[in-house]
Amino acid sequence: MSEFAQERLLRIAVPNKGALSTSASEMLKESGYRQRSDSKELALTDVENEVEFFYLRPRDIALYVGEGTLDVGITGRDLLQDSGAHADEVLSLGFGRSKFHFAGPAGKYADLGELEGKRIATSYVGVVEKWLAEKGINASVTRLDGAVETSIQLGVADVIADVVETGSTLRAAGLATFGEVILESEAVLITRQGAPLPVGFDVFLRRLEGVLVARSYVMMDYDIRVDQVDAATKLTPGIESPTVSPLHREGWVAVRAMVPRKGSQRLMDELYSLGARGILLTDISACRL
Ligand SMILES: Nc1ncnc2c1ncn2[C@@H]1O[C@H](COP(=O)(O)OP(=O)(O)OP(=O)(O)O)[C@@H](O)[C@H]1O
Ligand SMILES: O=P(O)(O)OC[C@H]1O[C@H](OP(=O)(O)OP(=O)(O)O)[C@H](O)[C@@H]1O
Ligand SMILES: [Mg+2]
Repeated sequence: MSEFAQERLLRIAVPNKGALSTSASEMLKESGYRQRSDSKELALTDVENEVEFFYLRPRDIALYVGEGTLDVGITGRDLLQDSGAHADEVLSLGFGRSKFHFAGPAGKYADLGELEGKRIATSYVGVVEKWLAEKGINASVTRLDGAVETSIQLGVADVIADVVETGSTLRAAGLATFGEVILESEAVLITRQGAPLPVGFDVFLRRLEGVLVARSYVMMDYDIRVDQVDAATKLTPGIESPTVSPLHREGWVAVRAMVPRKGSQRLMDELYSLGARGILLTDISACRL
């Protein structure tokens, strides 16, 4: 590798463990990048694609990117906001979804106004203190590293604030959420605030966007009579415009368009009712729009 090429490697932070790690690596693999085969590897250089991956704690990733040590990172929106790092979200990645809630002993609290004067335990002190300040609520906040649910039982806190996905951890601890959702989170791509986008970032972004499109769209093909083609293509307008090709059979055309995966079965039913036949759905494995 030339010295010039080495300088141009895009440095990307990837969660090394926890709820985001596997999905992040899978998405990068689907985008055509090499990923580590051993979870003990700390970094990996993909020379062919001119990128270098650093496997870091998801909580630390926003700091590295905010400081400019690394160019790009994948982390959770909640972790980014909690860190106070100077990094911006550039793309939502659609995995690692969670909701951030206050919770207490089931049935004890109903309203977030009741937080006044309470002791709150959380791993997300930044998010909680910012929210309390915005609402003008005074409460004491204690930082715990994890297993915050147990802190109430142990008498360290009255209330917790934590990530809830299925809610099973809360239920097992006899706790329940109360009040509105404080923050909806998912994995996000982040870059340094106020800095020019790093060299090579456009290609990286386009690849990830391609995976998101390939995951959420399918390719639909069908044959239909010419007199119904306007009605049918209204149902399948595609991204730019559907491809309509002549068929050997007189009075019929073939139509091809990308359609959202969600609702695609119902769409097939509607097309069938319009007289479409030979309706096919195919997965898209990669895409650049
Ligand atoms: N069920 C879940 N549990 C925890 N975090 C989740 C869950 N689902 C999604 N997430 C997201 O994953 C990120 C937290 O990741 P992770 O679990 O690795 O952090 P952590 O709890 O601080 O680390 P660890 O549990 O390894 O000490 C957050 O963005 C969070 O919203
Ligand atoms: O709603 P659920 O599906 O039960 O998921 C939420 C739980 O998962 C996370 O804990 P994690 O497993 O990361 O352990 P930790 O508390 O030690 O971080 C989070 O802190 C909650 O405790
Ligand atoms: Mg955790």
